[in-house]
Amino acid sequence: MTSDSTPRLTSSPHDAPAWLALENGLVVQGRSIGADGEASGDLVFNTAMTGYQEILTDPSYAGQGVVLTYPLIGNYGIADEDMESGRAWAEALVIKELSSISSNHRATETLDAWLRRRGVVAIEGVDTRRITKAIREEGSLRFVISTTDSDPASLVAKAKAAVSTDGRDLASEVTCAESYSWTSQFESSFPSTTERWQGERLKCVAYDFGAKRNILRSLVHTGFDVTVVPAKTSAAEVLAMNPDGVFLSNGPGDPSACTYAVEAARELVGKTPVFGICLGHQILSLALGAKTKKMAFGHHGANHPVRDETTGRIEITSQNHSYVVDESTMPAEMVATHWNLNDMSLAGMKHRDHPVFSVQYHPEAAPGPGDSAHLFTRFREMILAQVEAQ
Ligand SMILES: NC(=O)CC[C@H](N)C(=O)O
Repeated sequence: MTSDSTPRLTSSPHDAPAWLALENGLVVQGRSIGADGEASGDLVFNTAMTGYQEILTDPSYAGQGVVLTYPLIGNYGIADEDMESGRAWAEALVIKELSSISSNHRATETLDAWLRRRGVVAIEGVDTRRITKAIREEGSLRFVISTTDSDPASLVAKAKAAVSTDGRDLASEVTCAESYSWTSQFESSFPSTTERWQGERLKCVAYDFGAKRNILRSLVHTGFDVTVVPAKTSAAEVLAMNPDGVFLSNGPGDPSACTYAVEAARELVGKTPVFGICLGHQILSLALGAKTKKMAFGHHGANHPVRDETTGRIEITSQNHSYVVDESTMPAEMVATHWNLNDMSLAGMKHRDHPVFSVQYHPEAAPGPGDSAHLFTRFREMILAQVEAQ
């Protein structure tokens, strides 16, 4: 609902054409709503109804363009506090319709102005259902979007030549240059589903493979003093910092290509409590001896049901991954703790003997529901239980 005092930002008219081509030969024309130029990579669809800014700024989308299945996008604009990193990481955006107005007291800019300022190539006015169906039926497809090339044969050739994320270590490209301490809690005016921790604080070293800010905020909110370290920091360096626990973040690209991180995780297990999210979960699983594989079209959305086998509870979760741990390759010391109820793929695991657990989805949400926010508390309690047992 808007009142006269609710600011309204208006998008500029979009008359310039843009073209989208997929490697399967589909070419569609729409209107450019972002930067001029060309962008390419793997195209994934995200089914979340809100959260376009968090999606575009999530470093896990490096190497991927995003089709949003929700048909009207941009209606609440862009707000500084909704950034999940310092910049846009998704290669491109594909939507059905850009809202001509942004109506939101928190907004500082319209989506299209922000896309242009951030250099993101984006297209509206295309049949996103048709594109999503193509990805669902044929699996992940490489794409190109161009504001300069209208020749179908040339566009399809560019889509076929696009670089997919397979075999690519992108975590080392998106990580921070140096370590730093992260101190902010939730900036958003929306309340958290968990209480802010008031007692004694624990020390957490967080590996940045492309960490989303809401994960770091969630750790601080749950009572951790957080030091973020670059992706290639060795386990020895991390252990020398004497943390109470280590966190492995989400991130882009193919987990099996992050060999340095798998090596570090292998050395950390058994020496310190470890919690991993998404890419962090995949890296931890690889370190324990399991294998990862590419999914047909992945999980990118904000309403995936997951069953937590340790509690029997079902949570609605936020997800964003194209690779998954192959449960048939899990060694005996890896215990499956969570399943995605849409396709019964592995959604979480713990170590049989050591204080180590991880989830394939996003308890920090942003976007998405807060059902799983308690997992940060589980990390805290796992550390304290281990201290007591010693
Ligand atoms: N959000 C993430 O951490 C994604 C992990 C990995 N890049 C994948 O696509 O599966």
